[in-house]
Amino acid sequence: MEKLAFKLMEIICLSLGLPGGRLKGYFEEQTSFLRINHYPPCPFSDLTLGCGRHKDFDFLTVLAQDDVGGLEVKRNGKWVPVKPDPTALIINVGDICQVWSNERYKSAEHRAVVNGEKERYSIALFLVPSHHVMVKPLEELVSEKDPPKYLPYNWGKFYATRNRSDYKKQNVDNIQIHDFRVPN
Ligand SMILES: O=C(O)CCC(=O)C(=O)O
Ligand SMILES: [Fe+2]
Repeated sequence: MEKLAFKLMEIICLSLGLPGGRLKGYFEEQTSFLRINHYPPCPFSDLTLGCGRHKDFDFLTVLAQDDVGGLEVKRNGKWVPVKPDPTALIINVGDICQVWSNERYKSAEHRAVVNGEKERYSIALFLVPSHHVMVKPLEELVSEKDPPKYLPYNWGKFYATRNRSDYKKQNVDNIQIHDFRVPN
C-alpha cells in the first residue's frame, strides 16, 4: 500500500507538470500511518454513522475494504454510496494535496454508514509528510495570475491540534485547511 501511495504521488506530480520526485523530500521522516476500521453491526443503522463526514487531512489515502459496503462520497451535494469491491483499492485525495496543488486537486468529503446486520472492516493508509514540513501551495504552481490560495501551516502542529480536538464532543468543526484559506 505504501509503495502504491508513493507511486501515485509521483504520478500526481507529473500530472501537475512537476518532476516525479518533487515531493519526496517532504517524506524523509514521514508520519504516515495505517488504520484498521471495524464497524460492528448496528440495529439502529439509520440513526448513526460509523465514521462522520470528513475530508482526509493527508496527501492521499489508500483504502481497502471488504464486500459489505458503507463508504459514501459527497458529490454535487448528495451522498453517493461507493460500490464495495474487496479486490480493488480506493484512492482518496487529501487536504495536503489540495493545498500543495493550489486547488488543482480537491480533497473529497466522505463518511461511512453502518450496516444493520453485518460487521464491516476497512484498512486505510494515510500518506503524510514529516512533522516539520510547512504545507503551502508549491511555488511552481503559483503566479501573479494564480496566487497562493493558502497560508503556510506546520504539518506537525496541525496534526497535533486536530488529534486533540477529534475526540471532544463539540459543535464547532475541528481545525481545517479552510482556516488557512486566503479569501478570494
Ligand atoms: O471505512 C471507510 O470506508 C472510510 C474510513 C475513512 O474515511 C477514514 O478512516 O478516514
Ligand atoms: Fe476518511
